Amino acid sequence: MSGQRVDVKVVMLGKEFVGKTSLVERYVHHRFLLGPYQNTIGAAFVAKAINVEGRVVTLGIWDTAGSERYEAMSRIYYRGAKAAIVCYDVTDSSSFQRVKFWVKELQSCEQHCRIYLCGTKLDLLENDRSKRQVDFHDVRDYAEDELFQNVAEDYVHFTPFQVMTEENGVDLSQKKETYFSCCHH
Ligand SMILES: Nc1nc2c(ncn2[C@@H]2O[C@H](COP(=O)(O)OP(=O)(O)OP(=O)(O)O)[C@@H](O)[C@H]2O)c(=O)[nH]1
Repeated sequence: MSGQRVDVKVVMLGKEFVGKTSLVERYVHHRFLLGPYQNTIGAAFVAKAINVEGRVVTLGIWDTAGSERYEAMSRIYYRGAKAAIVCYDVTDSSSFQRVKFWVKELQSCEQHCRIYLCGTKLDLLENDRSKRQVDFHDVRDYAEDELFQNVAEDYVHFTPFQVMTEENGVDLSQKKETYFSCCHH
């Protein structure tokens, strides 16, 4: 791993063969590697500095191996990640099932990690739309359900808010800050 300072740790997750490495290669090195498929072993790291509104932001991207054989290792790589790009292949429905697995896992172990869903291999549909196995609307519905689920879970986990809704009412003599703090969540 390079000694470069990283501002944002990003982890690539998803079933094997969905195209995680290809996506990173394309973004970082502007190339698409032809030739036989080589599965990632463990994980690969690459850093990329980009300019955002005049500010340099260095992304540290961990490209994990999708094979379930390396699942335990992937957990090491998503630890502390600010963003997870969870990929699925639009022509492989099982890869979308795997997305659900990773989303659940991230939600329970890395609550501050933003999750981005990414469908790959759209080019394969260009000549044959029947190859599509993952419907875009299903993905959107899933993402929206997760959003509302998060709202409900925040409600359950957020203690000050629970205090306000206790059946025995709210003690208004309590310090104001307790109630104000819920606005910062
Ligand atoms: N047609 C098409 N093929 C792709 C695309 N992206 C990746 N592939 C091919 O899909 C295969 C798997 O790609 P990888 O990028 O190695 O997949 P991966 O998700 O990193 O796989 P693991 O390392 O095993 O987790 C390779 O043969 C790629 O050439 C794409 O957008 N379109």
